Amino acid sequence: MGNEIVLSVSHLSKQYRKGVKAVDDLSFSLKEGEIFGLLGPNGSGKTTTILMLLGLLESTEGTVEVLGHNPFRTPLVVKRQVGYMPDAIGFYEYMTAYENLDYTARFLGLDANEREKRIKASIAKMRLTDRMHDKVKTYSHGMKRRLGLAELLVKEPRIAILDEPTQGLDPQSIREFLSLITSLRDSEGMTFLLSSHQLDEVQSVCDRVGLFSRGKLISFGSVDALGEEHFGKEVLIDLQAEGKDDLELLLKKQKGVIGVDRQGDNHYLVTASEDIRPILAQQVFSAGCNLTSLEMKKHSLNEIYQLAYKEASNE
Ligand SMILES: Nc1ncnc2c1ncn2[C@@H]1O[C@H](COP(=O)(O)OP(=O)(O)OP(=O)(O)O)[C@@H](O)[C@H]1O
Repeated sequence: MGNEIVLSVSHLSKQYRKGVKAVDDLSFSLKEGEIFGLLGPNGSGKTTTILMLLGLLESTEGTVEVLGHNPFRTPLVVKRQVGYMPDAIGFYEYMTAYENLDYTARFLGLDANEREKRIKASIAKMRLTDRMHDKVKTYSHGMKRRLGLAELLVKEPRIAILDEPTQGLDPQSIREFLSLITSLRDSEGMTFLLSSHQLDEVQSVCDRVGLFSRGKLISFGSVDALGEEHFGKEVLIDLQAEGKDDLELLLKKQKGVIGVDRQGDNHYLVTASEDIRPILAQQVFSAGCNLTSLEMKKHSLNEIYQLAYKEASNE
């Protein structure tokens, strides 16, 4: 992740005519080459925020700056460098994938050679080369999402904004899609903003996340930092060891152990003040037991969200 700020919003708000305050005093910024997750439940204001970032919707208050420009005042300058994949992607189903992308590429004013070069490269990056001359109606949902990303890549943007990109995908396709995003960030240095309500699925690729609730950002930072902010430095250690029935008592006596929950035969969940796995391993060996598993468990983003939401509601 670089240090250059490529996108920033300051005190951004949007009140729709019907009185709904969809976005309320939002401030954050993105660094070049980072993958940022704008995460929250349906209706929390993610799409409204994205539309303002793209200059497609005017804010009621606050400012947006994308690559040094105001997207509402100079939409074309911003549009040229920012790729957008909406949650409902529309392709011409009876045209091939290649024809669909060529149709889009013509709007960029590229000559035929450049169009062909960019389309083939984008399709290859999304691993669709062997299907590029098939009609889109024969594509699976996951392939259409990848084609959506290929369409965005034809533009060679510096920033990509993806609204609910993993919506409707099975777990395997989610993992594949997210790994494509990570590889694009690594190879092209692109900056990504992903919106999603699938917190735990998307968190794995995000450098930082913003947790959204009713138009407000209730927490912002890396997942590890948010875990620490809301749960403190406590860690959970999953330990499995065979050979002794009263291992629980022994573990409880260890310095740094806050609590031990027995999960089943030979299986314990240890809450500790810090990562004391080497000490626990030593203790298990000294007791003559056979250690079969020793893993640090992190608080999931869903758990973090629930706690952040409670804390924000109590404020
Ligand atoms: N054009 C509109 N006119 C009036 N209210 C709107 C409009 N668009 C969105 N809203 C309201 O603004 C709030 C935020 O909606 P938004 O679509 O931004 O949320 P979201 O987090 O993207 O949700 P989803 O994931 O369901 O799309 C909701 O209460 C919604 O009903």
